[in-house]
Amino acid sequence: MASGGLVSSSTGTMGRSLVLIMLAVMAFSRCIICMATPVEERSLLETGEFTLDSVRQSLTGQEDTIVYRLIERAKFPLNSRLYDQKYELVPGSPVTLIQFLFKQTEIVQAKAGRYLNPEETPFFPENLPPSVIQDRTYPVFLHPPASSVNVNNIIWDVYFNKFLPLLVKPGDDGNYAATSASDIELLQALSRRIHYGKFVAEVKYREAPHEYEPLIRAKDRNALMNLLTFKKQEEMVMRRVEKKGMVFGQYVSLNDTESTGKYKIDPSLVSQLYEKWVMPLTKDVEVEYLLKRLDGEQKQVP
Ligand SMILES: O=C(O)C(=O)C[C@]1(C(=O)O)C=C[C@@H](O)C=C1
Repeated sequence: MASGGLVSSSTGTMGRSLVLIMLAVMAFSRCIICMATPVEERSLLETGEFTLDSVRQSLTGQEDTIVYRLIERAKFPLNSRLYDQKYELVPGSPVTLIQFLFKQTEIVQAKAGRYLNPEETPFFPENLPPSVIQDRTYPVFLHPPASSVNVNNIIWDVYFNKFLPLLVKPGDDGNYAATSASDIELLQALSRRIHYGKFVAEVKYREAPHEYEPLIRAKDRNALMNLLTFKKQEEMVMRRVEKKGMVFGQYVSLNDTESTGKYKIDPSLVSQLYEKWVMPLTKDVEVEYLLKRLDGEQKQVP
């Protein structure tokens, strides 16, 4: 009995230990998955949780991508021949090399379904080919008549004419393919972030339609801009992106005491980018979207 009791109690202990080990392994692997896919990196179209908090969380995750891509682009000098048509790098065509490469990239990515995703907005929307992937569908969250807002021509102009010369060193290293790939990825990340203004606007509208509707009907852009602006939120974003510029852009040394105090990109340039262009353009997208928010809807009879 005694030994039987001992056996059964040790079997029970072993069984419990086994269960505990299994639970620990499960928790650990979930933890690894959590680390691999941070919450804010998940597309809201997958989670379907559209709230002001969740949309802001997505914007926070997108900051990481933008800062990494800024660091990547800053590894190359300006390479201005890419952007100047006078060099005729695309023989027989009136476009710059970057326009040519960007358009070709969008054509390939359209075939893979990139622009079926409402979070993506093409820079060259004319005559894009259909997706070869037919069965990929996305939930409809945006108001269809308003979802086509596209400010990529402004993003393009600001990026090449105002921002890029501040980010990179002058000069030409002839690395045009790698430089243009870096420009394209950075511009796509900026465009995605700025056009997320559509999702922010939709959430804000759904939370307070009674506040937005009269201003939309009156086409009062200034009042809409005031209503959707949160200065404190903007200040927080600017401080956070500057910090990300420092943390992601530091030179890593195995010697802990060695700190150069230098960064791969100027962190204050990241907050400047957000203050002068990213947030104002996001708000312009929000206003443009809202102005179309009632299109195609029946006016409510009081
Ligand atoms: O978070 C919001 O409410 C937004 O509309 C986004 C955003 C931004 O671009 O980060 C834009 C406008 C607001 O004033 C604050 C922040």
